[in-house]
Amino acid sequence: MSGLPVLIGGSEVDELLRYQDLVPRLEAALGQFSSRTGEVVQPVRTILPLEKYSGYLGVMPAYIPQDDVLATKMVSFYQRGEGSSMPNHQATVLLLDPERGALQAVLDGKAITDKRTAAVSAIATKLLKPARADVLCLLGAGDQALSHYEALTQMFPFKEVRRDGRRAARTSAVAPGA
Ligand SMILES: NC(=O)C1=CN([C@@H]2O[C@H](COP(=O)(O)OP(=O)(O)OC[C@H]3O[C@@H](n4cnc5c(N)ncnc54)[C@H](OP(=O)(O)O)[C@@H]3O)[C@@H](O)[C@H]2O)C=CC1
Ligand SMILES: O=C(O)C1=NCCCC1
Repeated sequence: MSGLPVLIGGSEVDELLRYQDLVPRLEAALGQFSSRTGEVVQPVRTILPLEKYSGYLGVMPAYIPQDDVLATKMVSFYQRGEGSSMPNHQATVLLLDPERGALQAVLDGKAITDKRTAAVSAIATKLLKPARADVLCLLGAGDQALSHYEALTQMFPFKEVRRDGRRAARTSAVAPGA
């Protein structure tokens, strides 16, 4: 390996990953994934159950030969009790040199997970939303609710946003009245 891998922390990833860049790139990647010509090599994610802790570890490798990009995400997710201060989801993305297999970068994967998931929903919404649908409803008020709120309101001019979720009453994860 030549040199140490680059480390990119959560706030830097969050700053760099903008929906206006992410959405078109993801749309292209989804098209590559769905093509019949094997443009994306992505086995079904491996899930390791952590029964003792009501959790899972997911490992999600993928390779895009055309772009010569090799990466894997590792994500842990847990069923936490109400009021728990332990995190529900944590993720790390490893970027490797596909020719040598050397590790090139380690990225905090939490913002990637939040924004990737919301961006895919936004793409699906773009393709499926009836023109007259102008009220956004968010179920839950956690991290995904916030990232979906951001992605969807950036892409569509909703007249109204409704939300539910136990946390909605207690925090301002999504701005009150938003
Ligand atoms: N497909 C994908 O790629 C991804 C899927 N996910 C999934 O999305 C979901 C949300 O994730 P995330 O936002 O990060 O999680 P959070 O823990 O941040 O938020 C979960 C939300 O659900 C609410 N909730 C949980 N249990 C109940 C209940 N019994 N009744 C009412 N509300 C409840 C919580 O309320 P409260 O705050 O009051 O506890 C909270 O508002 C999860 O199922 C997660 O696994 C997440 C990331 C990626
Ligand atoms: O794909 C992911 O990333 C996740 N999927 C299910 C739950 C946690 C994260």
